[in-house]
Amino acid sequence: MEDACRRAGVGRRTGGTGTGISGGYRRVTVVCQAHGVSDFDQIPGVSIGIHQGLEAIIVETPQARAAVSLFGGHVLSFVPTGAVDVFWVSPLVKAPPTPIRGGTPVCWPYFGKEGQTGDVPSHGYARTARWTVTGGGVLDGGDVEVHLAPVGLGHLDLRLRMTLRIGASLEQTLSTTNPGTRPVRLTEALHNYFRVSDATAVHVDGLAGLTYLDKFDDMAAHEQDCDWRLPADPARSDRIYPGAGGRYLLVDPGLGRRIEIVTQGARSAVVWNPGEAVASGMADVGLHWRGFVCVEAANAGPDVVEVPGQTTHSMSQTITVSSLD
Ligand SMILES: O=P(O)(O)OC[C@H]1O[C@H](O)[C@H](O)[C@@H](O)[C@@H]1O
Repeated sequence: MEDACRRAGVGRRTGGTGTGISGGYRRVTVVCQAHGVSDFDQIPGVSIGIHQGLEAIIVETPQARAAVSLFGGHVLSFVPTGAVDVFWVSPLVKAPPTPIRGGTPVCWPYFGKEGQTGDVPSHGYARTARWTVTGGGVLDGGDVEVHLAPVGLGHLDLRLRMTLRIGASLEQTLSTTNPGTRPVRLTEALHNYFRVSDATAVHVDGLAGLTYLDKFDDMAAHEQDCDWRLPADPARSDRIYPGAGGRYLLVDPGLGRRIEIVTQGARSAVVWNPGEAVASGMADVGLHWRGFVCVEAANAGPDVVEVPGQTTHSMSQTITVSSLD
């Protein structure tokens, strides 16, 4: 069974794909200033600190601790009490304005460069924007909610807000508002880098039976016959699963835990690990590629979202850790 699934993880090619993705974003220079500081320290349990060398707001609740960088509105860390960090941040992470390699990059208002022309940044503008805390507070039961928004993206025709709820679970919601009158199309992702014992020794439930588009095979469509596992040779994965079910379990026997990802408003899942050869060419991954698997909540590939004028579209994920014991 193990061998069958591992073989199936390589995938059966089922045909080509046409990904009619939104385009038309202009090249924009986003000025990445130092971290903006608002009055977030008025929220009980929220302070400023450092996580893995990166300036961050630190959120402490009775059930968890989290770190969020205001460069990118980027969750860096989520540690339920007594647990190992859910997220991986590269030991080779670069300073801003290089996008942070790890945690949860916010990919918005497009994923990758799908459909984009010209010299635009990979994964859009939000992950290299400066963000500010716009509100928040302590909820009944002690969870802390933090509201954030990017600064300096007013030239785009969509507006973004993010809500984080930190407690036993991490809830993260991206809300995209179209303030205009004409529909606007977007793709997006919460690009989670989950910390794992070894990317070659974990699996992801919740994807079997789906078709995926393989970026390592010119976006050809393949069938995912069994749970996702990193293929044996070459050991790498860059897959978009359109029309995915919205509940995925990253099972890690080495760390003795499963990470549950439940999504809403996210029609796609993406599973990425570059593997050894590609990682060797990435200055901020290198030899550390085994330490993470990205399981991403997304609207990507053909799952383009059209936001009518004067409406708001939301995409959210809830991440919960449990022991395999
Ligand atoms: O290097 P980045 O721009 O951060 O992108 C890292 C990765 O993100 C996603 O998972 C994409 O599917 C990959 O194709 C891409 O390589």
